[in-house]
Order: sequence, then structure tokens, then C-alpha cells
Amino acid sequence: MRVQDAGIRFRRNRLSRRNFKDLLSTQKRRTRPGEFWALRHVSFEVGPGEAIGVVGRNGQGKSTLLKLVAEVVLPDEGAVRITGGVAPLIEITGGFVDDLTVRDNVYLTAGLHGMTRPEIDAAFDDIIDFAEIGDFLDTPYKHLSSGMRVRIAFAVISSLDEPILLVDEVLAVGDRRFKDKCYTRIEQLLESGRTLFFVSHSEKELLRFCTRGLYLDKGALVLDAPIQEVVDRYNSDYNSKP
Ligand SMILES: Nc1ncnc2c1ncn2[C@@H]1O[C@H](COP(=O)(O)OP(=O)(O)OP(=O)(O)O)[C@@H](O)[C@H]1O
Repeated sequence: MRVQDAGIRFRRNRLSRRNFKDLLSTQKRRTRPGEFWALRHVSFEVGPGEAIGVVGRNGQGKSTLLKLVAEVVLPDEGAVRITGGVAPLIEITGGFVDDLTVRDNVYLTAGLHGMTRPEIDAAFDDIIDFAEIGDFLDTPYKHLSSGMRVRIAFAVISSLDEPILLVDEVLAVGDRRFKDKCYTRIEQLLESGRTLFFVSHSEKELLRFCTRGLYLDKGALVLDAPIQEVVDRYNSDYNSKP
């Protein structure tokens, strides 16, 4: 996977980031008032099986970086080449449809990631057992608590046979026992050779799963180094910047 000089520009105070005129225009626009770069000049390469911790203060571009890797947003500058599918756990409701039941959401999400109906049938009970929400199979997703939403989303996403796993801070919502279960599963997935992008503010979690760190500050990649070095730099910046 390769991200080369990538930039993502957002607008403040706008519901949608682009209109049709922008999409059809071949001219490069200058940054308009109210626009800003959530990421800029970001370049890195990641090999199969690497476990990357994405670090930075609030609003510095971590989630945007994951969306770039998931190809949910396209770069306004530069290039992103992702080889292999991505299993993204990047927003609490990520991909799940509010009005569909839990059961239908499992089939929809797994189906969108290329699992056939018999494959989903075979995996279904394990997914529901992992999430421990068997009583809610026919409940619309919107009526689940936020912790339950994360349970089912993690259970499905971590069952997908995709080589790249993205985990944003969503697990923070789960209770401790469930989080421990998720961590064990993440470790199993890493052992099986998956690539991981993991956003966290917890030094302990970062050091547990990740070998390499990407440190974002104001949308720039300021350090790409072994995770311990990245955590140390983040801590020392944090202590020196009030
Ligand atoms: N769709 C959008 N439209 C406009 N601005 C956005 C959009 N998504 C994110 N932003 C802005 O881009 C910047 C980076 O956001 P991002 O969510 O990537 O930060 P983050 O590092 O993940 O923060 P946190 O630790 O708080 O989750 C922020 O200023 C945010 O307000």
C-alpha cells in the first residue's frame, strides 16, 4: 500500500465537501476561504502484516487518514494505492443501516465485503456469539445502545477476510470485558498476517499492538518511526505544549 503526497481538503461550515461543478472541473482550484487541509503532503508505504499506530492530538487528521486508506474519501492531491481489501471499523455506525435489523445488517455488511450467502450463514452464529447480542437479532440497528452497536460492528468487521484492518477509537465505547475480547481478536488477526491501522490515545494499547507509528500534527505526518519512538515524541511534545 502506498500513499504519496496525499492531501485532503475540507470546507468549514458546509454539509457536503464537493459540488458537481467541482467534480466536473478539470482546473486545480486554489484553497478558498473557509477551506483547509485536513491532511497534506502525507507519504508512506506499508507492507503486508505491519501494525501501524496512528497518533496525534484531537482534530489532527487521524480519522481522515483512516478514511483515505479505506478509500471512503479520495485525495484532493497526490495518490493513494491500496492493494487488497480493507475491513474498516472507523465510525460507530460505519456502514450499518439504522432502519435494518441486526440480522440484515450483518448480511449487508458481510455481503458488501464479498462474502457469499452460504459463507455468511456459516459465520453468522460465531459473529452473534462474539457480539453477545443474540436477543436483538430482529431489532433495528438504531435501537441498539452505542456499546451494542460497537459490539456487532466489531464482530462483523473482524470476521471479514480482508487483509487490512482499520480500527479507529470506536472501541473506547465498549465495556472492559468486551474490549479485552476485541484486543485478543486483534492479536489473532495480526498473527495471521493482517495489516493493522490503529488509532488510539492509549500508550499501553499502542505499544501492545503496533510496531510502527505515524504521528500527525495539523494534517502533516511529522514522524514515521518505530512505535516506541513515536510515543516518546508525542509524550514529550504533549508535555512541552500546554
Ligand atoms: N467531512 C468533513 N468536513 C469538514 N471538516 C472535516 C470533515 N471531517 C473531518 N473534518 C475536520 O478535519 C480535521 C481532522 O479531523 P479528524 O477527524 O481526521 O481528526 P482526528 O485526528 O481523528 O481527531 P480525534 O482525535 O478528535 O478523533 C478536523 O478539523 C475536523 O473538524
